[in-house]
Amino acid sequence: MAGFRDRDKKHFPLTDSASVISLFKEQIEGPNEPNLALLSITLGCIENALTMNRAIPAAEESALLRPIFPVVDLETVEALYAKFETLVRGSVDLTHYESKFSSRELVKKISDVVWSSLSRSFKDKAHLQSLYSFLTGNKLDCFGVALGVVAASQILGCNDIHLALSEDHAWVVFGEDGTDTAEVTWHGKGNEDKRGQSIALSVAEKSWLYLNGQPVICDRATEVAALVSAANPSINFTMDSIEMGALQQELLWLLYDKGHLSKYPMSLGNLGDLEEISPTPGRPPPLQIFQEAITVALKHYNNHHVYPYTYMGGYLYRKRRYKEAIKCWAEASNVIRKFNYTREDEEIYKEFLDIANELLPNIVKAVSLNPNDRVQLNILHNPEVYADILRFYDGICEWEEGSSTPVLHVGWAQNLTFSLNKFDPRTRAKIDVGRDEDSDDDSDKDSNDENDNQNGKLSKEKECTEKSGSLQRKDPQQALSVVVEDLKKEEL
Ligand SMILES: CC1(C)CN=C(N2CCN(c3ncnc4sc(CCF)cc34)CC2)S1
Repeated sequence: MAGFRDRDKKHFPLTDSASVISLFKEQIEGPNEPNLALLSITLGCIENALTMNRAIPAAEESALLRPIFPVVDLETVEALYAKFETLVRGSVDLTHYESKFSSRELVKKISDVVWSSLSRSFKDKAHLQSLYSFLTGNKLDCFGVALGVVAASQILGCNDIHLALSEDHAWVVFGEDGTDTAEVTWHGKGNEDKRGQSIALSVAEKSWLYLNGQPVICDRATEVAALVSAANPSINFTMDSIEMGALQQELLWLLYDKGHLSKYPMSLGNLGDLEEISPTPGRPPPLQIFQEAITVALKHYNNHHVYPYTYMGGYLYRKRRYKEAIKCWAEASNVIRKFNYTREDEEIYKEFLDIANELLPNIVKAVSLNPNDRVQLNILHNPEVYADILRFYDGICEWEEGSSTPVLHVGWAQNLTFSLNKFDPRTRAKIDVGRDEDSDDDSDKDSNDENDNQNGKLSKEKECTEKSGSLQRKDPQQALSVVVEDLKKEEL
């Protein structure tokens, strides 16, 4: 049973990041499990002090020099913790729930306790992810509600209730073998919440939102990693709190060293981004951290996560390493093609739209603008890059195949032709996409052809051929098997 113990109290008042690190370190090292409510309140309190109302009036020069790490008093945190504990214990009468393991009814009841305390104001602002926000403003974002439910469960001693995370949603697992699932929060805009329902129904849609049954299932330490990862150092659209970013970075390294990020690709991506902003001496470079996230996704999630590739692709793009960035985006597309697009997948749709309609055209423009740059120019003469762009689009075509909602529209086609036409015709002639007639492609979308044809999906080859001209699949294992002929000879 979590509780605010004396061993927790000795760290207060927290006066600098070192004292926060030592609180988290002791909580994670045990012997008791980390107290999620205590840590979420504490980190939320610091984030609030470092990011809210920080616009420094020009007149107050001294404001720039003022030490701003907030002092976090024991009284403040204790009062908020007591408020949360009173709310949770006062609302849930455990005598109504006799079973050793939690029931769906209990999970729904705990979700209702958090849900009914929320104010109606809009919920997609920043800094609404912690119990500090919940207890001082009755506001939580989608993730924050899920974390609040798990923190409340811990206070009630329901140690079988854990957080489950996809790339854009959160829910809980519970029960004897931890495989029962329940929605506990809402998702997106204008969608009725499905709180209390099991996830199985949604997974069946093969939507990216539920990662086709490959979410991150948390234990208490991974739940700490989630609340740390969800911290938001931004002050406004253009400024971040350096102190908050540094604290988040140190906490993520603490969790990393203890192995609590080892199955959580997005937290590794967050760490890689923080290392790009402010490299920690002696720590691996961002690219190695992003690669580790990809390796985790391959090893533990059957390569069903998209973000590890777009974290790395975004980094390489910012470093103007365009050829490698495009390779990452082709790999991201190789993941999304395994899903069917549904209306709740908007976030990843926007991600691919940005790559196709902003980033790729920017690259193509940039490299054709300064032809003297030998390194960049050869992109437009490099059949592998051209093939990766084709793979990128082919994966999006396959994503759309069999989906209830269309993905592509004419804007995509305009950008596609803009990007492809910039490539030298001889380069385009150098790739072989397996045009032989007898290739018989069977679906590799984790379903067999009968299903595809049943739900109106033509054989992949036919539909893709229709959609993208002469692209035919040669090898069922790949959306697009591209054999680069001359490139190999040139490189020899
Ligand atoms: C490559 C990117 C566009 C950069 N940032 C990205 N994200 C920022 C951090 N994100 C996250 N980071 C850690 N944990 C989680 S759990 C979750 C689903 C809602 F609960 C999101 C998310 C979401 C993804 S993906």
